[in-house]
Amino acid sequence: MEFIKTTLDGAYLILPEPKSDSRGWFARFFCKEEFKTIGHNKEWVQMNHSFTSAKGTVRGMHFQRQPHSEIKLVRCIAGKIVDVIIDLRPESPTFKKYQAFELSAQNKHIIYIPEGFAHGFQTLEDNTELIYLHSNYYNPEFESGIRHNDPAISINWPLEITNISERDLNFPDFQDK
Ligand SMILES: Cc1cn([C@H]2C[C@H](O)[C@@H](COP(=O)(O)OP(=O)(O)O[C@H]3O[C@@H](C)C(=O)[C@@H](O)[C@H]3O)O2)c(=O)[nH]c1=O
Repeated sequence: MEFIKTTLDGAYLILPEPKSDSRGWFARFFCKEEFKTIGHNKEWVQMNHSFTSAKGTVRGMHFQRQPHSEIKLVRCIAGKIVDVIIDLRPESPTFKKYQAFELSAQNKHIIYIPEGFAHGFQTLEDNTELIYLHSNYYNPEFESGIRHNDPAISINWPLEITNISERDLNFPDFQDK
């Protein structure tokens, strides 16, 4: 696997190295030993899978507050998305900056999202599926989010938004706290 630094310290774009033969291909999604090279030493405790039917849908921007913050490893396994991460670490030089990545079933790219980041995505194709590994359990009482159009972040979404949850639409304005 190739680990590529992003503009946000501690977040990585990971390129798997699929081995192809006449049947198809085989690729790693996670390897404890290889991930030591980026300092990852936490256990994954939950694996999630989501399906989004329509192109243009936005989910996000989500994070869990302390003490339930989590690392996420995200891969698109059907369709295509633009994946967005926001650095929410006040002490970071890239606080409130975001970076976007195209993830697709075809390119097999993986995003490693450290604690202290918000995460979301927009589907670029119908019938898109994502898989996630999480270093912490889902804890709805500690769930929080940044609105997709918060002026403090100004995310440039590539498509018109065709679907978004009520919860995601109604996150309050971001305040430095
Ligand atoms: C995230 C999650 C949701 N749920 C439930 C709550 C709700 O009834 C239903 C759908 O939840 P949501 O609306 O939060 O689903 P969704 O908007 O897809 O949430 C996901 O968004 C992306 C951007 C992420 O980064 C993920 O970590 C997760 O927050 O599933 C669980 O039971 N376990 C979980 O881990």
